[in-house]
Amino acid sequence: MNEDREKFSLEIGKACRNVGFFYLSNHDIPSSLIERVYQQAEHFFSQSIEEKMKLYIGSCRYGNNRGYTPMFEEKLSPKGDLKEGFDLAMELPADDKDRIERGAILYGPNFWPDNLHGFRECIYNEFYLKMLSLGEKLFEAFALSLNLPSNYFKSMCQKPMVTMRLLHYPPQTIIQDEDQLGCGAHTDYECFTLLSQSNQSGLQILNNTQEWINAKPMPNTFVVNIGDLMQRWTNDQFKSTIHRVINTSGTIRYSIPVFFGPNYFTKIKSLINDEKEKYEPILADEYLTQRFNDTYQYRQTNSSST
Ligand SMILES: O=C(O)CCC(=O)C(=O)O
Ligand SMILES: [Fe+2]
Repeated sequence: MNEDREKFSLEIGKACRNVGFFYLSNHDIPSSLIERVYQQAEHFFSQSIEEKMKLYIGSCRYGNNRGYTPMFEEKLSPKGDLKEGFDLAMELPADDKDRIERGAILYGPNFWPDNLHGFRECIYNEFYLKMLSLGEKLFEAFALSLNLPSNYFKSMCQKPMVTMRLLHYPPQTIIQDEDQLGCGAHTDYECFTLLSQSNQSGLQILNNTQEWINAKPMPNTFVVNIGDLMQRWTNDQFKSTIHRVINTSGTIRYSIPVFFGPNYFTKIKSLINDEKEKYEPILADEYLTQRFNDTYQYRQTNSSST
């Protein structure tokens, strides 16, 4: 990210319009910190299922999609994904004004384990907050690549809906069932995703001739991809590309995606002035809530949670 800003935004603009995926290097997240996040992920997932289920996402008292997702809970593969995860987002008080007075139910506190030493400090205070700053820089680059002022998204990202996940994929030696992959074919929901992959391959991207291309892990890089909300916001100029995960590495695979959305009540209306709008304007929270409801099993059995 140290290159000349304009050149950088031109390049990513091209990648977003053609592929929807690119690798980001020269960022300022130390590899030693990323290593420590992986160690915390390993501590978390190696606990017993009973311990992890104390943080079950479906029993999070705030109903804000935080906590532990067991194997097969997420249904990107029709029979449930072969992965487990831990979800967190911006730490806000339970009596956050937008949450209490305006129904911003996805805001609020996280669902932290209290038995893992240094987990919250490492995951949130160190890593998540640094990722927020990196995401802000990317929002600036996206703005420039859309011929908007670099600070265009700033006011819409003061309390952004940014979800981070720790993901654990057990090894899948052969594909026994196309309907049960590590992570079934999908597009991401938010504006963009910054993904750290551990050394294990597994992520595949569908190209425009319908072939699955391996997105090999590259040291000290993040994979960046456009999500559906940004595709919609750019009237389909930026591409939200289908991808999936099959962990045939033979060993456990961890990954850490961070999904960047704007403030809860941001109106998503085409940013492209000289084109007919392809979509009705929609509020970011309405869109994301619907997508969460469609994917998480607990949200289907308990449809009162938004
Ligand atoms: O684990 C990965 O490499 C990608 C995960 C992913 O695509 C997602 O969580 O949306
Ligand atoms: Fe994804």
